[in-house]
Amino acid sequence: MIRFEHVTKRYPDGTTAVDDLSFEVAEGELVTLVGPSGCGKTTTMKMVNRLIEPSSGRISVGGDDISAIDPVRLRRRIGYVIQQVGLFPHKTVLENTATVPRLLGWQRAKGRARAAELLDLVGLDPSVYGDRYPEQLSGGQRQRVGVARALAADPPVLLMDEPFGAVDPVVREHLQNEFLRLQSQVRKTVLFVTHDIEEAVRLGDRIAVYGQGRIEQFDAPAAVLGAPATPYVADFVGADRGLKRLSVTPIEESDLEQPPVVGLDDPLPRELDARWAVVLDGAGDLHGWISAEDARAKGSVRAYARRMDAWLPLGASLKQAFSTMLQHDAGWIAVIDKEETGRFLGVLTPARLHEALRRSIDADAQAIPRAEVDLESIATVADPA
Ligand SMILES: Nc1ncnc2c1ncn2[C@@H]1O[C@H](COP(=O)(O)OP(=O)(O)OP(=O)(O)O)[C@@H](O)[C@H]1O
Repeated sequence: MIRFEHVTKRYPDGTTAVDDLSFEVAEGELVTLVGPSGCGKTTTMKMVNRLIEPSSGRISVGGDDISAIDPVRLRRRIGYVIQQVGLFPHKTVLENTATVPRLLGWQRAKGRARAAELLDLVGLDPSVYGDRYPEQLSGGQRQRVGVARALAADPPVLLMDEPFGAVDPVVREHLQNEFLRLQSQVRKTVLFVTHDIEEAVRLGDRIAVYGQGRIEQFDAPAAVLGAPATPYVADFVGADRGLKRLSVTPIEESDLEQPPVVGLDDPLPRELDARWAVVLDGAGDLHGWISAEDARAKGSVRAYARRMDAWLPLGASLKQAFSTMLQHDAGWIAVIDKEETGRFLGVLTPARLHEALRRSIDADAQAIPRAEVDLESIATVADPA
């Protein structure tokens, strides 16, 4: 979908910002470009919408060589979100969001309807925020408007340059989660620049780790963490990459333990051969839990069942599991099949969490995922100089 072939950018002062870069972002894929300041990430991105022209090489979008497309027309096909969102201060949130549809000549009513839909999608109620001006929003809300605006004309391609860089870490994680949910619905082809390896790992289907003007490794997040291609990449992802793996390793059904289970409408069992039991309703859905002490009382399970706060759906990351345990001060968390149905599958304990992490590290030690990589499309690390 976005293809770089031997692209080099040399600035007039002789700086080579990007050096013979070749890679591809598949349709619907989110690729993060990550690397230290000055390594050429922004230059790479700005060449895609022709804010910067390459010195040599070819870039195509959707199969079309972009050097043959008028830059203004090209940019209307490509959503662009930057750190300083650049909202028009004198226009309302709704007008800001409808900017590109208006430029594309959409009817005013259609543009505004689309803008309202998009604001809703990024979690801003248009009836509350639509008529506000940018200065009446928080930093995180402004970033959301930026994302909504970039999506308003439904471009197939989205360029995002440190879009969540200017907000605090808590809001940032929230925006990342929202963006992932949004992306699973809209499936744009996304190039996402960040200098934060955690963000790159959380968001990217694949990650391009930049050295000076070159890609050192282009791989799935688990592979970058588990099998760094060079000492540079190992250094960049950091010594705590075991911890970072938590965020890319999903909870699997085989990780779960089966604790004692009681039915919501059963009488209390009196004896439990564990310190607690999970309470399920008639449909097998998670209701809550009782302690061994509760179980010894007389009466029904329903009268003693406590609410279960610490739960996650299957496929959530081990990091979410760990953080849910900490947040609820829980020694275990319940895992259900999907948020909508709530069928109980088992519980994850710290010991099982540790085993799951080991499993994922061992799999990578055998370098399994890296075999999947399309070597054709990658600028390799080897530098003969
Ligand atoms: N107009 C310019 N003229 C000369 N050199 C430039 C110009 N713009 C960028 N550079 C240089 O090109 C290199 C790559 O810059 P670029 O902005 O692409 O890096 P980056 O990885 O996005 O960095 P950051 O994370 O700090 O934004 C840097 O050495 C930078 O100083």
